[in-house]
Amino acid sequence: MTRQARDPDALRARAGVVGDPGQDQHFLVDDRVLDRLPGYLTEVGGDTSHVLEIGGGTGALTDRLCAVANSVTVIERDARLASFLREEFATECAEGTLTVIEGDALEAELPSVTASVSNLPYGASSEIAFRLLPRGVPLVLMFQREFAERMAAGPGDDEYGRLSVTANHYADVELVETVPPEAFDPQPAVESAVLRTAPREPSYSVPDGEFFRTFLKAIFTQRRKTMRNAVRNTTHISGLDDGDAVVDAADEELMGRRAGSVSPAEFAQLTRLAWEVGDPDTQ
Ligand SMILES: C[S@@+](CC[C@H](N)C(=O)[O-])C[C@H]1O[C@@H](n2cnc3c(N)ncnc32)[C@H](O)[C@@H]1O
Repeated sequence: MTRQARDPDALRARAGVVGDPGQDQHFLVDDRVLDRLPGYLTEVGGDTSHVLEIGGGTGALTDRLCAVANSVTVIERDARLASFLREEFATECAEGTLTVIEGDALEAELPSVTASVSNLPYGASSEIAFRLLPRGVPLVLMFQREFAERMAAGPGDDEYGRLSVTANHYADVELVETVPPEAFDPQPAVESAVLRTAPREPSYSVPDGEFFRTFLKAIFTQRRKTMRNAVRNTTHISGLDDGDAVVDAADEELMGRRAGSVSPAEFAQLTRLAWEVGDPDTQ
């Protein structure tokens, strides 16, 4: 017998809640989008042994995940929603195929999972994404569209920046679908988009992860300047004691370009050089 998916409107009615945008509560109500989300994981052979959902809401996505995964863990901050999920999915909870954790995904200890599929709370999406990315599992995550485009951008794209380089450090990132506000209730003010990430080791190494991130942040504050000027003008941010030494030692062609065309591997190489000759504060 084919399993009937729970209706998102009926779920919200049973939960008796109206989403509060102030709490990042925009519930997915479009069945077609809900049905596609787990598919973005399974169509590439993603491991569904244990799937994490951040922000279960009234359970419309939880329901679809339970249909494809051996087990699901949901972290939901709102106590009313966490308790509704336990009631609504009492059978799955009793069988041990669903665990509902009431807590803040920024602070809660994350279980060891094989993947995450989540419609993220947008107010914390960046922090949550960068908690999940280092775990090295495939992710299917809904973000605000503009943020998703920045994460998925490559060198030469208008949206390419610090976020793209940092995300690319952990995974190949692909934008698989844009989603209009009408797919949610209440509707968010902006469009959304779904990203799929495929984890992999970076093709380069950096001497110090924190310095790499600080250096990127510094350089991209001057993205319209040449790399030469960006390195020199941002030592107060990067903490480099000797920006000139970095510029002198670096490849001249690279120094004449702008940050938006510099690949993650080139940034990593320059970071190594800056670490060696620029005398950063952190060393
Ligand atoms: C965009 S809604 C998604 C709800 C549901 N998954 C859906 O697709 O309809 C985000 C959910 O995350 C919850 N939430 C907000 N901030 C959170 C946080 N820091 N940690 C865990 N859950 C959070 C909200 O209460 C809300 O239920």
